[in-house]
Amino acid sequence: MRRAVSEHRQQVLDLVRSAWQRRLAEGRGEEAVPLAGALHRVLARDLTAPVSLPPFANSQMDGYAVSSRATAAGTVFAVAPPVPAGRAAGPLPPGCAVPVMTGAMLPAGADAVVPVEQAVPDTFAPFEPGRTVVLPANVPAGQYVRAAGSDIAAGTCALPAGAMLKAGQLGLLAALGIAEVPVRPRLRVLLLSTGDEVVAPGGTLGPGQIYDANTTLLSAALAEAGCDVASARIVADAPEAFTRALAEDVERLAPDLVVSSGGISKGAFEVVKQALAGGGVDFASVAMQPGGPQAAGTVGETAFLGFPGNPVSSLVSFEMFLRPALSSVLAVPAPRTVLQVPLAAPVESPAGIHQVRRGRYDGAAVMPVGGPGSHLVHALARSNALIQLPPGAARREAGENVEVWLI
Ligand SMILES: Nc1nc2c(c(=O)[nH]1)N[C@H]1C(S)=C(S)[C@@H](COP(=O)(O)OP(=O)(O)OC[C@H]3O[C@@H](n4cnc5c(N)ncnc54)[C@H](O)[C@@H]3O)O[C@H]1N2
Ligand code: MOO
Repeated sequence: MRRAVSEHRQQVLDLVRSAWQRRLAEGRGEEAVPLAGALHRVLARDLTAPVSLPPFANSQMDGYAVSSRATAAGTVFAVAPPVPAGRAAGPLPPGCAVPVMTGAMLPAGADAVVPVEQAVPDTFAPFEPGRTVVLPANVPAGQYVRAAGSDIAAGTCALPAGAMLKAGQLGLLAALGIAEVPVRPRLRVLLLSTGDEVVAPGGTLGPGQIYDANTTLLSAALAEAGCDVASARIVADAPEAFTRALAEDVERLAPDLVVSSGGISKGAFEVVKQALAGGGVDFASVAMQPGGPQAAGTVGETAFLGFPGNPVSSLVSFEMFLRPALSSVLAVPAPRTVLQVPLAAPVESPAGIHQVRRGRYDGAAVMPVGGPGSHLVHALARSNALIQLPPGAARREAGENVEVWLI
C-alpha cells in the first residue's frame, strides 16, 4: 500500500518540528551575528532603535535654510557661511539665509529650506561677506526639512522578532548604528550522498561511474532555504561505512537533521535501508513520482530523511516534503508561489500517483520540459516550475488549468 503524499508530508513536518523544539529546548534559540553576515537571517527578538532617524533636523534639498517667519517680512537675505556636511550648524544669524546641502544639519532657528533653483541667483557662489540672495516670500514652516525622528524615534521598535533581514532591513539596522544582530539559528543539516558509482565533480570517472549531482543540488537547495549545511559528503555503498560516517558526523556536528540521498529502494545494495531498517526510520513508498521511495524517522535523537538517489527525485522530495516543513516550522524559507495556470501542451500521468513534472512558466502558461524521468537534470535546469498532477486524471489537455509551484 502506497503512502499518500499528505501523510508523508505530515510525518516530515512532525520530524522537523520536534528537531526544532529540541534545539530551542537546549537553549540554542538565538545567536549574535555581525550585520554583514545577517543577510536572509531571521530576527530573534524585537529590536529597539537606539537613536532617532534622522538623528537631527536636516535639509532635504540643496538650498538655503531660513526662518519661515523672516520670509513673510522680506525676500532679500544676507548669505551666511555654508554648513559643511558632517559638522554642527551654528545658530541662524538674523536676516540671513544659510547655504545647506542635502542632509546638512539645519542651523538652530531655521525651520524651512528654499531649493537653490527657487533663489536668485539660482546657483551657489563661493562664500564672500556681503553677498545677498532673493528668496520667495511666505515660505511655509517645515518646507524641505527632514525633522529629527520623523522616520523612527529612539526607543521605539525598529524591527519585530521574526522579521526576515533583507537589504532594506539591514540598511535600517546599519542606519541605526547596530553592528551585531540577534538572529534565530538556522537548522543544522548533515548531508550524506550514497553510492559507489558517484564521484565528486572534478574527479576521474571509472567505468559505470557518474558525477555526484546530489551533494551540490541538495546543499544548494538547503542553503537557499536558510539551512546551515554543516557537512556534505559522499559515502560508499557499504552499510558499516554508512553507519560509521553517520555516527561520526552526528557526534562531531550535532545536526538537527540528517538528509541522505540514494540507497532506499528495492535493489540488492540499498545502503541506507540496510544500515537503518529495523530502527527508528520508516522506509515507505509514497504515491508520488518522482520521489516514490522515501525514508523518514530518527537515528538516536536526530531527525533523519532519506531521499531517493535520482537527482530530480531528490529535489522534488525536498520541494514537496522538507521545504514546506521548514517554511511552516521556522518561517523560513517563504513558501513557494502557487499558481493555477493553463498547460501549453497536453501531459499524461500514471493513475493513482501524484506526478510532479518540471515546466517552464512564461507568465501566461506552463510548458512541460522533458519527460517524467527522474534522471533528467538538464530538463530540470531549464525549468522554473513544478507542475502538480494529483491522482485523478490520466491526461490533461493543453489549455487545462494546473497547479504550478514557482521554483
Ligand atoms: N525494483 C524497483 N526498482 C526501483 C524502484 C522500485 O520501486 N522498484 N524505485 C525506483 C525509483 S522511483 C527510484 S527514485 C530509485 C531510487 O533509488 P535509490 O534511492 O535507492 O537510489 P539509488 O539506487 O542509489 O540511485 C538511483 C539513481 O540515482 C543515481 N544517483 C544516486 N546518487 C546520485 C548522486 N549523488 N548524483 C547523481 N546521481 C545519483 C544512481 O546512479 C541511480 O541511477 O529506484 C528506482 N528503482
Ligand atoms: O520515484 Mo523515482 O523518484 O520515480 O524516480
